[in-house]
Amino acid sequence: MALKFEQLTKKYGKKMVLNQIDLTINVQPKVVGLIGPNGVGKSTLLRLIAGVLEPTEGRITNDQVAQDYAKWASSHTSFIASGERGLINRLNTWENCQFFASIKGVDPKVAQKSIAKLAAELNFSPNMKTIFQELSTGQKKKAAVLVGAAMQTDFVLLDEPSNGLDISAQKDLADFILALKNNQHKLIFVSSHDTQMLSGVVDQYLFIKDKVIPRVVDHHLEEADLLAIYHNIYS
Ligand SMILES: Nc1ncnc2c1ncn2[C@@H]1O[C@H](COP(=O)(O)OP(=O)(O)OP(=O)(O)O)[C@@H](O)[C@H]1O
Repeated sequence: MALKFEQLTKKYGKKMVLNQIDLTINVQPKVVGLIGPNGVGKSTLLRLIAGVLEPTEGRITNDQVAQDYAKWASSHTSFIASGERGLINRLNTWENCQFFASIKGVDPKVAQKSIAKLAAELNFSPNMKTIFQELSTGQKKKAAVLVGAAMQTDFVLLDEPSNGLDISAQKDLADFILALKNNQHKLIFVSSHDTQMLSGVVDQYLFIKDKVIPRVVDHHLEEADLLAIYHNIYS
């Protein structure tokens, strides 16, 4: 399957954020990183892919849907906002996973099995019964990724998943995201400023600048190479 942006344009009122982007992304297990300074449109692009926002002009398509992508995306993508805003504080991770899986229409028995498997694969089982608000910041980030995976969607969209983590927690989260790709075979989109985390997980980089994507890098980058490209594009 391929995900296609065709003349993809997003304005908020009169403010143009993304302008006539044409791009094809192969749908396979990989991590796609959305890169760029504050306000360049990374979250906006994630929200368009999640179907939470509709394009102002142009469209997103894939091999399964040419019309009404947003409707398709509502059941085939999971969007995890920065700061885990969407998760429910008074529920534990197990319950959060079940709740969000049910929203996506996953059969409760199937969800139960797959959540247990996911938690084990990601070494998170001991934390599954802890109330979300009592988890550490790093554990909350992992729980959020786990909830994204529990929804069993084609794409998992993570908006700034490592915001506020210390270096060892960043590395842990990166391993967690890699395990999700390798064990669950997911296409994962990550928007982030965290070059260390990005260089540890990303297979394809989309650099956003001046409302378009002027550069795509289709392979892993060491952090120093990522920083060099970043400065070259944005300085
Ligand atoms: N709902 C909205 N209404 C109006 N303007 C918006 C809205 N959401 C985002 N914007 C504006 O659109 C632009 C792109 O925002 P977006 O959040 O997509 O950028 P970003 O690259 O994710 O930024 P950051 O790295 O700071 O998270 C910004 O100028 C922002 O102020």
